[in-house]
Amino acid sequence: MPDNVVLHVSDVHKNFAGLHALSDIDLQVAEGQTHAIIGPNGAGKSTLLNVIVGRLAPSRGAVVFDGTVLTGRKPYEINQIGIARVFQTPEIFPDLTVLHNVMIPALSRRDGAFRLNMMRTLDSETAIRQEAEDVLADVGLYERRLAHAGALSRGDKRRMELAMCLIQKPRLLLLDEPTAGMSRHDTNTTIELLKKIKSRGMTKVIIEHDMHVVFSLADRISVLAGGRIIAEGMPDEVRGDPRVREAYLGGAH
Ligand SMILES: Nc1ncnc2c1ncn2[C@@H]1O[C@H](COP(=O)(O)OP(=O)(O)OP(=O)(O)O)[C@@H](O)[C@H]1O
Repeated sequence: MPDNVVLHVSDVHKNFAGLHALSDIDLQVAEGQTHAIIGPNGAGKSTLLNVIVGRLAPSRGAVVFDGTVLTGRKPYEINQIGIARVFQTPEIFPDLTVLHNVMIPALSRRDGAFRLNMMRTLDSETAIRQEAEDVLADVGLYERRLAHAGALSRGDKRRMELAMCLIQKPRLLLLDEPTAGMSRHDTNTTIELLKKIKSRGMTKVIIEHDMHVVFSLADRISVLAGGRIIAEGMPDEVRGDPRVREAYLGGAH
């Protein structure tokens, strides 16, 4: 095990009414690394991410982040610890501007929770507005900052949601198929952006079906199939593993 492990998933199991969605999951993610979780549909990838962020309680096992046990904590508490997640389907306020959407998570983090009256004071929060503008410039959305979020293209919405995570300055960023539905051009822009974040030392766990994205970004890869980790290693090791080809790379994908 590397000595700078920051996320430790230990002996995690998750059953849904008799279905073993996750069994015997052990996963260590080193600080600053990008760890990809790949596997065929139904392998348990989203379930694992949901266990890490506290949306699902494991049937057995524990998740520890930098010495703090996450298991049993509420999603907002886990978020306060410094873990942010980019969802497969962005959760946004469509009637607010892009800028305001990005300011809200920063205010929620500062104040400890989301409050409706934040909406009234958004325009007086000049420091957070500046931070939001900087993050929007980072993700390439500065020019669109005053557009309504609901009017953005799918790819831009995903970029905005990434900005909503980055403004929280998380120590661990979890990405659930960050390039799903994007054109090849937008996918490549997102890869470059995620590389830039990596250079700032942020740890990332990424679920992704697009092998171009996985092999462009991952330092390590865990392969899930049937709720179990069937292989783990550096990208080249995983690429050459016959079990992986059989379970995944040579299959439907
Ligand atoms: N809330 C739930 N209740 C019952 N079964 C569930 C629930 N969530 C997931 N499952 C089942 O658990 C298994 C793993 O699902 P999961 O969504 O984690 O897979 P995945 O690897 O993320 O798949 P995909 O790539 O299609 O998103 C599947 O058989 C799924 O049907």
